Amino acid sequence: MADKLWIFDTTLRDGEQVPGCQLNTDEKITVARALEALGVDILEAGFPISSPGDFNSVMEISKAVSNPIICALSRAVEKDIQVAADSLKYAKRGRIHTGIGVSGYHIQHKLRSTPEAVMERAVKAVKFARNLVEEVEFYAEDAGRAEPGYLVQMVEAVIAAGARVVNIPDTTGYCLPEQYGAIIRLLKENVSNIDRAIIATHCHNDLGLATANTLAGVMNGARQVEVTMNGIGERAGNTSLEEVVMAIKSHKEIPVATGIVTQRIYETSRIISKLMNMPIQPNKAIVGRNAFAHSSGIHQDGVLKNRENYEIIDPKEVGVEESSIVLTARSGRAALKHHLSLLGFPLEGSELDEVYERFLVLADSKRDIGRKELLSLMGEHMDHAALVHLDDVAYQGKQGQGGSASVTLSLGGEQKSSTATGNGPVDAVIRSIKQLIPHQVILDEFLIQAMTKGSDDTCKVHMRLMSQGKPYHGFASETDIVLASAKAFVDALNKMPVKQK
Ligand SMILES: CC(=O)SCCNC(=O)CCNC(=O)[C@H](O)C(C)(C)COP(=O)(O)OP(=O)(O)OC[C@H]1O[C@@H](n2cnc3c(N)ncnc32)[C@H](O)[C@@H]1OP(=O)(O)O
Ligand SMILES: CC(C)C(=O)C(=O)O
Repeated sequence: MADKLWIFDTTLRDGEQVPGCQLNTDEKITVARALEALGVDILEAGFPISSPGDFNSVMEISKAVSNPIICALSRAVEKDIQVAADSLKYAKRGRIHTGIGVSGYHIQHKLRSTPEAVMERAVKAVKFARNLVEEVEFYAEDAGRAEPGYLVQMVEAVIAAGARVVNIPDTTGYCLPEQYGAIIRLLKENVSNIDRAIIATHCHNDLGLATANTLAGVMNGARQVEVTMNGIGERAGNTSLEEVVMAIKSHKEIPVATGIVTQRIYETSRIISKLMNMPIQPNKAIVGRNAFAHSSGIHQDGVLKNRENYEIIDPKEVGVEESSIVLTARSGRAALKHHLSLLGFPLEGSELDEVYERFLVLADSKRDIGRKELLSLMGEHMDHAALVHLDDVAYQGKQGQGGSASVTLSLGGEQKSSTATGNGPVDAVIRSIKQLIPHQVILDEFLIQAMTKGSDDTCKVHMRLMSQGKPYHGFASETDIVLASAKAFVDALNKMPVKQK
């Protein structure tokens, strides 16, 4: 039977260290509840000594969630450890995570100490923590660059002092997978009391190797992995939860199993991205917008014949409704035929060839081909009346007073106008458009990116609208953010079947 792999989530601690990602207590509770529903085993809720707000968050999270172990971080400093213990007083099961730097760099240049004195501090800290809580985890900071013999002695000493989990961080993201795996193997083979503790991985992504290193650690005997949702964390980030969990699920030869409810991955990822104002790169493994999108002809043909030709994960397993076939100038007949048949045009043979030729000319001049473009390609079958056309947009906003907007759309062959107010001009424009649409659509994801850095820059807007449980993506680029937002919304509407608009 597979061993249990303990999933230690540090989104609310290491993840929250990212500039701009700081959350208030209510937001942290929302994230903690989402992580509990996802099935994480240990939830690192914060670093309580760092501020009164963080102390309060750890305490409130301890009250709000009951399934995961709640963990509080501290330095190897008695005051930190005492405050961490105090913050955990409402936790059903609390854990103190204390530790100290163990590499030559940290001992000499950060702590300005000696290996012997650092070992003494580590042991003292673990003993102090064990007097306050049952469960103590020790982190050997910068273990990835530590002298191996010293690391073995340190791990043995902290286990003897009462640590039940020993975390071996590659704090600087320096190790190669073979090197990190060898460190874990070294500890498993040389620490005399290792059976009394669980070894944990905590890898950073400075060389893009965090997931590979974590898996190497697991293959060599680690049974707890420290991860964050979407891989967020200090500098280049931490190991991403979704990558490790899905790698383990996809590779039965890794002899461990997790308790993660993988179907909740996508939703949890979105909740965290939204609350932390941290966009997910489109090509991010598992949770990126393009993780299940196929845009080139050979791949599209393969996926349409059998999804598994180009997908190793069923998108439903991570909570994504279905893969998407995106029409571009690199698409072939199979993808075009698929989209046309969804629109009610079952073309074959020379008829399909003829439309495909015209499609390629259009696709060379346009990055993304949607329903509107396909209908216009179909010429006499064109259903102009079914399309939404943005005829006019006017808006204004004043600091502290939100915004107002008027929008005129042509919809079903008829021109309609609407005005609305919102918390800013973009919100007001979207509200105006929604008032003109007979069916309910939910704006589920909204990303604005500037291409370079100037105030005269073109911005690119991506929106994901949900209608009857299905996602529709809209894109637009403009120098005017409000106009780009309106156009992206309309672009997504035009990708929906007629009855849903
Ligand atoms: C690898 C990680 O630790 S990841 C966690 C990183 N997260 C954070 O740092 C966020 C929370 N941190 C904080 O709020 C503050 O840094 C505090 C409250 C911990 C300390 O604040 P200050 O007392 O002002 O110290 P400051 O941050 O300037 O410097 C850190 C001090 O801790 C020491 N230190 C660093 N790590 C450890 C450790 N694990 N154990 C003991 N001492 C440590 C440093 O050597 C330095 O000591 P010095 O002032 O004697 O040189
Ligand atoms: C506190 C420890 C676990 C850490 O974040 C690191 O070493 O990167």
